[in-house]
Amino acid sequence: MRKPIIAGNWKMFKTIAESVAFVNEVKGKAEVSGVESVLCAPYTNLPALVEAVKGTEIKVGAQNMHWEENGAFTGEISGVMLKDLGVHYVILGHSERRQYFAETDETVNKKTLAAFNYGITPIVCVGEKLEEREAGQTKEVCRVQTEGALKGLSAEQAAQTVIAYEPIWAIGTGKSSTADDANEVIAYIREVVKSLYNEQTAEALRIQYGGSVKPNNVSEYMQQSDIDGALVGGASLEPASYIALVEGAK
Ligand SMILES: O=C(CO)COP(=O)(O)O
Repeated sequence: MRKPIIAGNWKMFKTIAESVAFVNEVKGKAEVSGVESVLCAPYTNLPALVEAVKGTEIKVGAQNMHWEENGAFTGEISGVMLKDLGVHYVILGHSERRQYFAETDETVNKKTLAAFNYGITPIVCVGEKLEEREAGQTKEVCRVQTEGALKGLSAEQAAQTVIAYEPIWAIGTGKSSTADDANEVIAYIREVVKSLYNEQTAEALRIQYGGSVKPNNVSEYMQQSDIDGALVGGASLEPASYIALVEGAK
């Protein structure tokens, strides 16, 4: 049985004080038995967030990391630094990073491999652009990105990885994929994992849907056979909305 996982991707939003106030509001509420709840915040907020979630079931994630442990990489943050902070998750290969910061399948793969060196669980994002969807390339794009990200991972590591299927045209647009469409692509991604590893690994790995998930549509996704949670941007920023998302994942 795969444990559902709701992860808020705060992107470049919130100060330290706002992050702590958020946790104080959702404490005890965005904690639903059987659902994993993760807040992925800007680097600057991570120490305060880790402190704020102590004694709760809420976990903290970063939104990126470098693959090297240290070195001359001005402006970068490594896995050892995130581990040092007590961070449990890291989002890798988000489409905004692929688009604006030149992330490639190769760098996503290096980062995914590196995350396991520090006991950090990667949430690897895959998903097609609108023109790729219209050209009927959705599954092919997701296959290439999934294979690229998982290259060199052991079956055990792959089973622990979280994949987030985020069709780019659905991010921040209010145009979400239908639950049936999202489930079909996600079931296909699971088939890809099966063909790379085995059935057991594919059945263990969790795959989220992301793209305009809101409190009023989250349960539709969660009812699908292969969708194990959601990676949520805009609707994760308000405490009441975040609580509703976690409750909707039951
Ligand atoms: O990019 C996303 C999460 O990583 C999705 O963002 P929205 O939920 O705002 O569409």
